[in-house]
Amino acid sequence: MSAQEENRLREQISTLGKSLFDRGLTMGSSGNISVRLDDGGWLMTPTNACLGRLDPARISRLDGQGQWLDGDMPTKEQFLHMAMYAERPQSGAIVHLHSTHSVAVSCLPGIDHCDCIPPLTAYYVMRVGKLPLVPYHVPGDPRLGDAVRGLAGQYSAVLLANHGPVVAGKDLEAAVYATEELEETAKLFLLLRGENPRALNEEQVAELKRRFPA
Ligand SMILES: O=C(O)[C@@H](O)C(=O)COP(=O)(O)O
Ligand SMILES: [Zn+2]
Repeated sequence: MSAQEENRLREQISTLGKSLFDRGLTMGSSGNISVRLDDGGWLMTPTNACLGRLDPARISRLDGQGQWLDGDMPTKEQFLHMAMYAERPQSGAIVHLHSTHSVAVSCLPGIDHCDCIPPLTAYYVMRVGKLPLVPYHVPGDPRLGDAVRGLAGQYSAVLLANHGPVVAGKDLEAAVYATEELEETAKLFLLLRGENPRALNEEQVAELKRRFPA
């Protein structure tokens, strides 16, 4: 990858990180973002960094084995991101946020652990699809990576119990769009709780999958 392309990705992580932070989609120093490099390594946001104030030059760079090469120390969730990439060769970027409505759903009793949010809208089905719940572990626990490894081959997004969403996309823009759609649909789901909303049926979901494959 050329230095120019790597710099473009560093700028994009910083710009989209700020956009997410400025719109209240993650708070404080929560959340992390990674992008796959074509040498097999990654750019990852540093641990304890605020997504709203990232310095492109200080973003962490890791090699294909996950060794930290330069930049600030990487996110404590590097193993979670790496586990997801290992199962998803088609994914070029991952976003993890503490977006409020998605976190709220991750704390609810009685949700379907295989698919936490019903297919309320077409766009949600197109961008996110099914959303399994990953059992709770302390942030940064390598067991989060193990838990995600069993799911990420089939699902582009997972919801960490009492924590937040982790969403993969073909590139960073796609991962950000999917994360935003997940948050909006989590909000709808909470708004509609108790109203017995009409979700899309299996046939409608299948048609969307056919016409808009991931
Ligand atoms: O919830 C956590 O602690 C992490 O998952 C997180 O969101 C921020 O951790 P760092 O990326 O290590 O700052
Ligand atoms: Zn987190």
